Amino acid sequence: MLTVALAKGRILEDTMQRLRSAGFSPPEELLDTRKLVLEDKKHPLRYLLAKPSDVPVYVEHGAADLGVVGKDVLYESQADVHELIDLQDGRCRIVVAGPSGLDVKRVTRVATKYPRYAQAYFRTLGRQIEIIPLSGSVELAPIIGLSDCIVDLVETGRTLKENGLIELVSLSAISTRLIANRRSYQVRGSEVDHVVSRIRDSLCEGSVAQ
Ligand SMILES: Nc1ncnc2c1ncn2[C@@H]1O[C@H](COP(=O)(O)OP(=O)(O)OP(=O)(O)O)[C@@H](O)[C@H]1O
Ligand SMILES: O=P(O)(O)OC[C@H]1O[C@H](OP(=O)(O)OP(=O)(O)O)[C@H](O)[C@@H]1O
Repeated sequence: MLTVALAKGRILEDTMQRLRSAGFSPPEELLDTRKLVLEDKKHPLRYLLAKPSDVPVYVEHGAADLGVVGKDVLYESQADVHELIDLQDGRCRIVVAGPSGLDVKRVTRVATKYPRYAQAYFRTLGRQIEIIPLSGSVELAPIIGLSDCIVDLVETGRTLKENGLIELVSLSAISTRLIANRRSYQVRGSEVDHVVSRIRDSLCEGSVAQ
């Protein structure tokens, strides 16, 4: 049996739909349960329900063979795992945002839960920045003067708009990824390939149908 770590929260429903389209049968219960380990109804798969930021940890350490998580979380984690497929769900983008008219070349303090993305971008400008680490409601920081700007996810743009901020630079497109433990990928290659090829096929069928 393969173990798959799924990220609880916002992307879980799309992930379940993706698994169903690929022919797997994750229990409906996943969306509304306090259980953390559930079995697929028809296939030799076991699902772990983890916090998004913990999914790469479970997979890197081999507690899960596979995982589904946003590219944002994966990049920040720097986990040593195989990134296998872009599942194309949970689409949004990571941006630098701040008050209109802010010159990003003069920024010194950046509030974010994405320090790695932030440092990488400001390094390209040759700027050394101070990261103000926050874990949510990041838009608050520039409004109250805690930071000059933020690096955060934007989907509809509503949160920025309602807080009087604008997108200044788009850094990267974000979507969910299927990842694999490096050892499982080698030792349990045929089981992993079976899951991967079913998902790949369903993604191709989906794009043909569109
Ligand atoms: N508009 C969005 N805002 C935030 N995340 C989004 C958005 N659209 C898609 N995502 C994806 O959903 C993931 C976040 O899910 P969710 O909001 O449930 O977790 P979280 O609140 O960041 O984590 P935790 O529950 O551990 O605090 C992101 O990692 C990203 O890949
Ligand atoms: O462009 P939008 O559609 O408005 O979405 C973007 C917002 O959604 C996320 O926050 P979330 O709802 O996860 O809450 P959080 O601030 O507590 O992380 C993200 O951090 C932005 O604040």
